[in-house]
Amino acid sequence: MHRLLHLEEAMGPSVVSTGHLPEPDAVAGLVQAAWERYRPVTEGMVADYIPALAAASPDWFGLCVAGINGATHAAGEADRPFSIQSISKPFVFALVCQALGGGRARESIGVNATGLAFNSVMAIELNAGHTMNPMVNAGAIATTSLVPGRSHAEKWRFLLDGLSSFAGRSLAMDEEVYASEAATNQRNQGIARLLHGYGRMYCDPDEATDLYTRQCAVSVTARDLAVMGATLADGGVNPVTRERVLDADRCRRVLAVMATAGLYEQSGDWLYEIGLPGKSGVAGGIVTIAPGKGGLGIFSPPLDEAGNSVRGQLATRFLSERLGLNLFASAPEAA
Ligand SMILES: NC(=O)CC[C@H](N)C(=O)O
Repeated sequence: MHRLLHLEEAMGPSVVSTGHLPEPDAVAGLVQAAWERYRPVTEGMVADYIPALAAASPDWFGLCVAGINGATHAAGEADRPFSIQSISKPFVFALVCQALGGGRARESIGVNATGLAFNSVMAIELNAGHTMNPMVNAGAIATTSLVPGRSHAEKWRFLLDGLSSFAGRSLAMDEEVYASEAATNQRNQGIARLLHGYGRMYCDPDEATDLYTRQCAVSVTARDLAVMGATLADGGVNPVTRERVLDADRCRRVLAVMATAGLYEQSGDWLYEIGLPGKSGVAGGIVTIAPGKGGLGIFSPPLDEAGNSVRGQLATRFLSERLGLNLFASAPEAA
């Protein structure tokens, strides 16, 4: 958890959750206020272990809230594209659950928190060769290895079409980010081969790593993330296109695994501060879901030591509190 979240304690009163988002003008005003409040933050480092990501400006900052009625409220650079990275994980897990059934996905992958870093090899060894959670690399690559299709091209089409359905528009892969990560992802190749050795890879390990690297290089904006999040907030129906992307009973399972490990080893702190399922990526995106209300997408490249966007965490907490989104907050009925 970024230390600024500990420092910035008193932010004014938290609003207690009601059944819906506040009025549109209030949401728009708070989105703008979050952007202004956290734009001056200079903490965090832009990721550089994927060489193409190092070119990002630390100043980029955009955010967007999408309601389950499809209305969006944005501030800053909400339409600047960046690679989705690990935020693809919950959505691909969702697509695989939809295709194969949640039971099969759970047996093959696992749904418990790892408590370990996103690229941990130890997590595999500590769990008798079993992956723990689809939100960290081992479980995510195993999830991608379950994608249906007779060829690499068919599997890639399944992934790209599925992610596009969540966003409500045709997404494309950033070729530069893909090439850059494909040339430097020996660690993920190692994870896939280790899992293969344990009988926990469900297609060729190199093919799974390649598909996973491609899904991570899909280009999105903060506005896309908000709509993708709102689809999960809306029981699996995209609020803009009205397409059902995911069955409601699978949707709630996806949100559960996001809550357990969406911010890697900081997921407990995240839940404690923000009280909502969320998922971060190393390009600086974070998607957060307020079930029955909407989705929040943020983009700001500087990351803390766990690889989570610093401004993203601060702005999400601000909006969770001011919009009354925390799932654990309730006011006593009998006062
Ligand atoms: N945390 C992330 O966003 C990591 C995604 C990145 N593609 C990787 O596998 O290393």
